[in-house]
Amino acid sequence: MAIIIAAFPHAALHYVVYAVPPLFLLYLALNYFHNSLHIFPGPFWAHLTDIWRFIDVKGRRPELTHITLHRKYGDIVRLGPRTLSFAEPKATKVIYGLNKGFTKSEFYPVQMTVSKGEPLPSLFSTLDESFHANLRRSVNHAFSMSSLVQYEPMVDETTEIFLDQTDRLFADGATVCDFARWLQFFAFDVIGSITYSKRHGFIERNEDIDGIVKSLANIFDYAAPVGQIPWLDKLFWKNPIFDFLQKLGLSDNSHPVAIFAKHRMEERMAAKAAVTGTGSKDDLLTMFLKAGEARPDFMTNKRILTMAVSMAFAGSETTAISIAAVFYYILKNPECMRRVRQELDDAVDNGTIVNRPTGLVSWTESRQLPYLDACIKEAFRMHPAAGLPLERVVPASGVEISGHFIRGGTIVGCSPWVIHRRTDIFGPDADVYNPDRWLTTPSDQLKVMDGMMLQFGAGSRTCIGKNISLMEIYKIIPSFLRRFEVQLADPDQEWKLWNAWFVRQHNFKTIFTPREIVV
Ligand code: HEM
Repeated sequence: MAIIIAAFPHAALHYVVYAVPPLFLLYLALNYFHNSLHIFPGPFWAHLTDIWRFIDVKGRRPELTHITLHRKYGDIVRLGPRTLSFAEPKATKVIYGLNKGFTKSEFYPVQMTVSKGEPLPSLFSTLDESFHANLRRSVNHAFSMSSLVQYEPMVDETTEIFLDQTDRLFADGATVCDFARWLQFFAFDVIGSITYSKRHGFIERNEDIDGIVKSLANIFDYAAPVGQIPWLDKLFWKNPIFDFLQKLGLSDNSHPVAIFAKHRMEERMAAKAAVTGTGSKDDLLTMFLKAGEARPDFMTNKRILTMAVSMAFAGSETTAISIAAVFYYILKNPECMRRVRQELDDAVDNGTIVNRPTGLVSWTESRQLPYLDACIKEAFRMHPAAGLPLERVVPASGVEISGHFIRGGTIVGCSPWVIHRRTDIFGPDADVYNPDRWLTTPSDQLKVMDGMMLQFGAGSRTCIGKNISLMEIYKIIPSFLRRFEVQLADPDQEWKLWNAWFVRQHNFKTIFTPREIVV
């Protein structure tokens, strides 16, 4: 201290130098007692600074930390000076309940893309609830069950191409496939297909076209830790200087998905203007354009484009992760694999599934396979794609949650990983993959279990693409198993998880052998 003071002889600076330590202590004390959250247990440093959770998330396995902390401290854990994590079932009903006044936290806009220096709020990332309600109302029809029927042929087409390419590239009983990555290519191409009636081409070329998968992964790698201290985003990505340079056209950090979307939209507009008849396709972009025609004041072209881009952001990795989880768990549990296969073979024999030469199983057919259904649900439970608490901000008036009055402005949330491992809800073996729990649990308790599944979120911000992704999942898994024998390249291998908001899998290596389909 003496050296610093000697270096700055000016009297005012003396005061500054002496003032810094007490001010810093005061800042820590204010953090500690913020909104009276000091009464809740949690790691010591989490009471003082968000740096604790930043470091935890940067370690890429925060979901394990959260499970461990809740087992140690109970239903409420303090994760930061302003942040509480809840594990109590009733808390989920309050936090995500409709019309309770909660809004998403600043974690979400960190994932917002920027175009020409302007952030583009999407259905997923916006904090403005009335904007959200308006947008959701405008596009809801595009995700309804009746619209889904028109997307199924596109999913079928991409699934068939995926199966044929798997056959060509990998299915010789020896070639090792990076299955998690291969499924990412599938999920990205399905989204491209149902959004624009045009695949990106990942499957055909077996490569990350334009680095789309990598650049999306980079965004989530960045957003997960930075979202714990969201103001950092204003320094690193949404920096006003970068924004200004973008506005001047001196820099352009448009995401390749946004560039792809822009081209598709321009093609569509041109086709429409030329009245060629190719302007109208049964895809999501058509539905968004129709929403634009119905409400031109609100659904501007920019919003339509943002909506199309957000399909890839929210719907590709999440779906690929969920499909990979189902395959991994049934491969790790050979008895489950045997039963799924048996159920499939029986269903073909008794006509529940049409015996197509492609091996394709329709969504309607696969929903009649209870054991497959249990395996998929159990994979969702063990490995929900979202690996962090789904953060919300308590409305200004404050709210009672889990028997405590929580003041306005506090960030609260439940992690699907924590809730899905509750032994009082899912049984004493909640840490184990056991599809039978979905088949043998009494119906009352089954209802409770279903109500506590958070893989698609909950409340007004629940996943709008849920049915699209279920259609993909319930189609690709049985179809793939009809076409191929699947083995782990090394049966003792464990996958490696990487939680970057969505919990990606690495080191999931498989070998495929073709199965004969006798029609
Ligand atoms: C298995 C696959 C999927 C999983 C696990 C999943 C999971 C989720 C979760 C957990 C949320 C809520 C996030 C939160 O509250 O913080 C969400 C929201 C959302 N999802 Fe999905 N999702 C999947 C597939 C899709 C697909 C295929 C699409 C688009 C076609 C999509 C589009 C969206 C959108 C736009 C939102 C924001 C909804 C809103 O705030 O109104 N998702 N998803």
